[in-house]
Amino acid sequence: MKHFTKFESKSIADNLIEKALFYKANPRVDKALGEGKRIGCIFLNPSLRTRASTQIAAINLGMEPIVMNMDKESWALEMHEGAIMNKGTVEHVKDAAAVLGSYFDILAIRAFPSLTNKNEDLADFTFNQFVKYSGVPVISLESAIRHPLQSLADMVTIQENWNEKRKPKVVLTWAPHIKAIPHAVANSFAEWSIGCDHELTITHPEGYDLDPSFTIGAKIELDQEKALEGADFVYVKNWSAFNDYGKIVSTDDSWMLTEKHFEKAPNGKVMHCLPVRRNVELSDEILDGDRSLVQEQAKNRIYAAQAVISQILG
Ligand SMILES: NCCC[C@H](NC(=O)CCC(=O)O)C(=O)O
Ligand SMILES: NC(=O)OP(=O)(O)O
Repeated sequence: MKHFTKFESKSIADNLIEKALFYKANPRVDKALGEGKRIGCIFLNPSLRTRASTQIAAINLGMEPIVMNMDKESWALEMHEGAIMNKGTVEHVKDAAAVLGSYFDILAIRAFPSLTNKNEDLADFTFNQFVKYSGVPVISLESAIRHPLQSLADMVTIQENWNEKRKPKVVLTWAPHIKAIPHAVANSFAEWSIGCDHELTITHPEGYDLDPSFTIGAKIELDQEKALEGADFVYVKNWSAFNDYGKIVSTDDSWMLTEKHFEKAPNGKVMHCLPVRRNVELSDEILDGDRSLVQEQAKNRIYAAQAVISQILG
């Protein structure tokens, strides 16, 4: 594996899930693997979990992580080819990424979408500038359109909480929010859940269809109550509109998941990548109750990152 940016195949995913579970049981077993190697974690946007878990994963493998918050602590980067840099940007990504590539054995990048330039976001423009110019393996810490480390941790969490022979019934449900939010977590979750052969249903209000290239193989059900019937896992996430790109096209508070949504899914577990807006996306009773897997998901972020870094180190 050179870069880690998306779901590649079921066999690669199964192997990474197995590896993550192995590291969860034996976190320091490969502490010599990364000796003398450095990973640079570059954040163009805020983070709590990804920032901490990726560093812990690297340290567990004997690597030295260095974190840079490019949005605040570094020079403002120019992303566009041929730009005349006489305004706010100070350094071109082709220069900065090449320097970082010479400092680090692996780069890990967080680059959210603009939600205003659909074509650039769909091409994962900013993230791919680092891939193009750094010349080293790059791990996505959440790009404009995907969050694969989150999805890998989510697949690990589902596997740990599922011991029946049949496929789990997984529901990805839209939830209300106060801001326009990226599609990355929802896209990636759909991509990995379908790829890992779950029975996936996606439910959202009209106008919130995801990019269809991520949802082939999922059932789309606009009636949330119907979608939730018999759910084993309910993944809660807000996203902004994809067609009316980056817009909030409706806010229906009844989509906030509460205990009453589980009348026809008594054993349903609830997942969310965090950070979560309590009592907007999900009620306190759910987050603080027995259905919630959110802390397990967050914990598994360490071992997902460790599996990926280990795989890249070889
Ligand atoms: N990395 C996990 C989620 C990051 C981002 N959430 C946010 O921006 C939340 C912001 C807020 O609640 O104000 C998202 O959904 O893609
Ligand atoms: N789930 C997740 O990626 O969290 P952070 O944005 O805090 O890293």
